[in-house]
Amino acid sequence: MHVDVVKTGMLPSLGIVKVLHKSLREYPVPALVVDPVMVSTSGDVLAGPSILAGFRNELLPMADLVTPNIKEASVLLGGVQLESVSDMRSAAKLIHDMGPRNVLVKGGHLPDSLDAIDVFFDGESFHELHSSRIKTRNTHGTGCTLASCIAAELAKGSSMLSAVKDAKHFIETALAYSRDIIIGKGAQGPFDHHFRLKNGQSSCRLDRLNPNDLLLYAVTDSGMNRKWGRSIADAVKSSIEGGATIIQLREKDAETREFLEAAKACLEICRLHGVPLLINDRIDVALACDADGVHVGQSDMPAHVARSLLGPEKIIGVSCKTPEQAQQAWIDGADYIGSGGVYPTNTKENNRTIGLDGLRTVCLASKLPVVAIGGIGTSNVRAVMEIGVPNLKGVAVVSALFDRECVLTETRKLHAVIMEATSLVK
Ligand SMILES: Cc1ncc(COP(=O)(O)OP(=O)(O)O)c(N)n1
Ligand SMILES: Cc1ncsc1CCOP(=O)(O)O
Ligand SMILES: [Mg+2]
Repeated sequence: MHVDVVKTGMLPSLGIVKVLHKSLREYPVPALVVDPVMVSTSGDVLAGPSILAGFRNELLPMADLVTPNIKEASVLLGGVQLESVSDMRSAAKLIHDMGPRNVLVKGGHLPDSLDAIDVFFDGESFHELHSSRIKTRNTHGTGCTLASCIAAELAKGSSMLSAVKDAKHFIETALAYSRDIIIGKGAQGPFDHHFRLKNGQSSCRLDRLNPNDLLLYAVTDSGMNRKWGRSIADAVKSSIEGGATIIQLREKDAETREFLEAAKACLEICRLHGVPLLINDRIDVALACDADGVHVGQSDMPAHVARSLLGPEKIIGVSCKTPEQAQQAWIDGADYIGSGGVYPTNTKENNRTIGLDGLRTVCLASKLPVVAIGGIGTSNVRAVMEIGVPNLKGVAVVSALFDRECVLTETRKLHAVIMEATSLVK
């Protein structure tokens, strides 16, 4: 049988670590995920010094990914205390020096953190992965499930970062779904791994789009990128490296063939980074390149028609300026709403500005997550993120990223301001 991925769980003796090491040398696999199960939730160290040495010397150098939680990272590093995201970054780097290709330090136990923050390090770049912290007793087995889910996504062909992001989203959604289930009498209960099978359409919605991906939504404009002498793919790559969390190709004046080729190139980059890629207006192009979804406006193809063409797995965003449009978008099977122009913009002609009040009204009427758009940049993004409605998940930006000389620098700057603003909101 051909094995695509091996994932390890608790390894209770040095003998077993050695057998595993020998077998993996004899029968190499395309990917090895090591979940270094060493510390129980109650804090007991489950692995003695000899097993620890086995992990460090034999397994970690072979691993494509190791997934310690904070306590396990601390044990691997000889007992150093990890109390902040910055400590987690340093730990990820030190563990990476032990040999694994990628490290995911899980911050679920991080004190004083409102989000569940994990730090991913691939030897070159760090990624902070945020998800909401779900208040529930049913957290038993989350680490094991996360590593298993990553392994499964890798076996399906995902890149490492993309697999990690998908797995984290699966855990967040499963925990939210299982929040109030009561099974057993322990302090912790298990969560429901099968929620996807039970919850019909609404879980599909949660599944297609991770609302946190709307945080910094980069929308391209070929005119702007041409003006600055770069390809669409180069612009997309730089924006992702700067922190963009989702991309939309909005190529109003591109020939269909040219658009399709650019979309394919961008999709490759996006998949590598685990960032969704949507196509503006053109359902045909989205289908032809197998993009992650589309964004449509009130005068484009209706969202319910787009849904029937694209099927249940693709993301659909709809532009809405009014509560009625927001309600219709939900009925039509959309996944998120783009609402604006919040401020005046030169990027879209004759676009009515709705202001912060209009944005708030749409958010309050929407069952879907919302991304704000229109005239947004570093000088006003804080005011947008601070309007105080929980379903406003981020900002979509064209000129502040792409009508600039250096997309990477501008995206980094905007990302930093958004992160600061969202931490203040919480
Ligand atoms: C995220 C996001 N929100 C709104 C829009 C605007 O879409 P639409 O109203 O269809 O206008 P065009 O972009 O097609 O000119 C968007 N593109 N993205
Ligand atoms: C496409 C779109 N829809 C509403 S405003 C807008 C343009 C946003 O561009 P910019 O970020 O340059 O103002
Ligand atoms: Mg449109």
